[in-house]
Amino acid sequence: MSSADLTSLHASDLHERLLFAIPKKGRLNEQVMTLLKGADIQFYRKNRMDIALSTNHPIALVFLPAADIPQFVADGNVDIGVTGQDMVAEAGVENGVDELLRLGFGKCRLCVQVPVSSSFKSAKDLVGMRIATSFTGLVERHFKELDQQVAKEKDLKSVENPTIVKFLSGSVEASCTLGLADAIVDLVESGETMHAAKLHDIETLLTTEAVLICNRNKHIMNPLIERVKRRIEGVIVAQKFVLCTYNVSRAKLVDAVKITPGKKAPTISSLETEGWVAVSVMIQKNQAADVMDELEDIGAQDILITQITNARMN
Ligand SMILES: Nc1ncnc2c1ncn2[C@@H]1O[C@H](COP(=O)(O)OP(=O)(O)OP(=O)(O)O)[C@@H](O)[C@H]1O
Ligand SMILES: O=P(O)(O)OC[C@H]1O[C@H](OP(=O)(O)OP(=O)(O)O)[C@H](O)[C@@H]1O
Ligand SMILES: [Mg+2]
Repeated sequence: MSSADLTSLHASDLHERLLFAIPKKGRLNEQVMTLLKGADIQFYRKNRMDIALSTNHPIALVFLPAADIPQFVADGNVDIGVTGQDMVAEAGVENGVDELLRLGFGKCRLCVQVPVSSSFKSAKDLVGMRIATSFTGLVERHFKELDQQVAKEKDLKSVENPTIVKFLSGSVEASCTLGLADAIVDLVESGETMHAAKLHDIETLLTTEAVLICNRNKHIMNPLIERVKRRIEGVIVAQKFVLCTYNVSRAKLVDAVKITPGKKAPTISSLETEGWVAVSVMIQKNQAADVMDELEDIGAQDILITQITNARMN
């Protein structure tokens, strides 16, 4: 199909294609675009179109809000997708989807936050209060339990004032200052937004990162899902690791292997120079400088670090 044909799409164009949901904007979108590029999943997306056909695989990319992706995948309207673990939990569809791969970005915590000036010490102290959040599903479930706990402790059937959960779609941190809520439940990464709003976290409801998810019934039936997963996995490994090669005397090889044990084991080959070997091994990118220092300290020579552009590991 030429790119000109792709400007108008019909339902029949999606037949036989794997439907892959991608967050349509924000931080997850940017990172997923990098993954798709690295995995060589090419596509043509017409301006404002939320469905784009891949030009080199039987895949259609469907651009959706990250919050809606778990439901689409669980219901089988799309086959696979990328979203946050928090979104899967919020949608309450853990039983309808399989987590195929953790993607290593979009890492943060969903926290109960209260004004620094307040006396609230735990989520339980907030029973009966007003809580603003974008995660009403999770928060209502959590506080329903706490309401019941408190009622039980007071020997009551239910608490007099149940906790009130209010939905906000964004900028949740502003709601305490503005008098809309007594506490919030929102995501914390660096803590900058929380501190700027003079809040602090008193409880973590969950930790989350971006994940590749799949409809529970579709995985085994579709070998293309496994191929997409392995390609993306390869890109992630390549982003995290570098290849370290060096020469070292046989006498120091045991020490060298301790410094660079590799994912499985280092590749060791003999050198023409008597008593010396060449070692080739993957190491974590963020540890490369320390590893080079340590190798140099034990007498390793010609230490080289090479970027990996793609990888397949078992
Ligand atoms: N500050 C953050 N740090 C890391 N991951 C985050 C952060 N905020 C959100 N996420 C992750 O990204 C997912 C999508 O968040 P959201 O829908 O708010 O989009 P966004 O990337 O924050 O864009 P925007 O808020 O501008 O619309 C969240 O469910 C969460 O998994
Ligand atoms: O701990 P930090 O590093 O400050 O990150 C946390 C903030 O990031 C997200 O907001 P975002 O920027 O997506 O804006 P939003 O509230 O409009 O979604 C999240 O909702 C927090 O407000
Ligand atoms: Mg956001």
